[in-house]
Amino acid sequence: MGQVQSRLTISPTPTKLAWMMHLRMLTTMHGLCEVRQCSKRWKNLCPQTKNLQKCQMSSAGSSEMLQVTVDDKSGIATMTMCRPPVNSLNLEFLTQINIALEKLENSKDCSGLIITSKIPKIFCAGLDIMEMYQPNVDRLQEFWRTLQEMYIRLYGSQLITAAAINGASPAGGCLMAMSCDYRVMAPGYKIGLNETQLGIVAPFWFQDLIINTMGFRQSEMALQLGTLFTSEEALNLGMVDKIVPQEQVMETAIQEIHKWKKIPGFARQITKSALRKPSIDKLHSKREEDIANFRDFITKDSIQKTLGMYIESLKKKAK
Ligand SMILES: CCCCC/C=C\CCC/C=C/CC(=O)SCCNC(=O)CCNC(=O)[C@H](O)C(C)(C)COP(=O)(O)OP(=O)(O)OC[C@H]1O[C@@H](n2cnc3c(N)ncnc32)[C@H](O)[C@@H]1OP(=O)(O)O
Repeated sequence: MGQVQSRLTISPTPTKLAWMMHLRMLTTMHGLCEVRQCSKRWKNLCPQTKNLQKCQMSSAGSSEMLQVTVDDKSGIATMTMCRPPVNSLNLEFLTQINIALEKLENSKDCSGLIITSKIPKIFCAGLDIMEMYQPNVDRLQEFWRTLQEMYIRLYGSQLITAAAINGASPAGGCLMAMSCDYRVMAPGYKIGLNETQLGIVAPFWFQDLIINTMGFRQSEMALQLGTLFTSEEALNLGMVDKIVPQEQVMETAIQEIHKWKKIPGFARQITKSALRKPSIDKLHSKREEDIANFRDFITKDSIQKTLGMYIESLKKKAK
């Protein structure tokens, strides 16, 4: 019974059409022809392999930024981020993640998803700051739309989702982790929404997500102070659900998904959807306004100056 998963498939609605057009436009704008080819290759490959299905999606010039495997016995997919140096989320990387999420969501063989990182000590450094510094405005808007898409897909996923947080997870990395159903983290790393520390503002849907995860009072303090929590603090606040030694993070995520799989899928999915739909609907209804706010905010001279100084501080630290 636990294995019967009714999944909402993406039907050819105007939203899906818009998404396909969006992807097509991106491939044209940014030379992502390989993403398209690889997503085709994914479709062709998976039914042919026997046990472990492996899919590697790469964009022009950078191979294996995202590795997706589906264990065909358990139906658990693993999405492993590998975009050196710190898995920062740029437009192309986000697009690959969205394509993979769509494919997994539509795959009848997949019931669970684990997101993790191949880069030692880093889960995900959040948004690629270079996307926001001295930007091309069209690309900046596409970038934000693609991030919104990732959140909508991941937070709204019918799959059982777990973040295996095996490294630092600030800002957008924390967003990604909190969009999952379950978070297991290794000790000794930092996680949180630190936007204010950079002089920028976490938008309303980041705020809603952290409030949904750990309650209003702790979230308002965390958001205003831009606190990056240690793994242990995050556990105490309910931002993460479990801490285990680094080498057990993946196995723990797998075990947790097995536990969730014992619950009748349809009941679990309807419950998840009822709980998360209001936040997702809110973003849907304010999507264009949110993109315009982001664009207007980021392109302010004062914000550009602050971002420039932040980039310099990161570079100095790296030396
Ligand atoms: C009023 C209406 C408002 C409407 C909305 C408007 C608002 C905007 C909201 C925008 C939301 C943004 C969310 C984000 O995700 S912003 C990004 C935040 N991320 C961070 O602050 C992380 C910064 N990075 C770090 O803290 C560390 O790098 C680390 C991840 C902890 C890893 O540390 P370490 O291993 O020591 O590595 P280095 O620090 O030496 O970095 C190596 C290398 O990587 C570059 N880098 C790091 N982070 C990023 C990044 N996020 N983007 C791009 N590049 C990054 C770093 O500069 C080094 O590069 P070099 O080797 O070339 O110097």
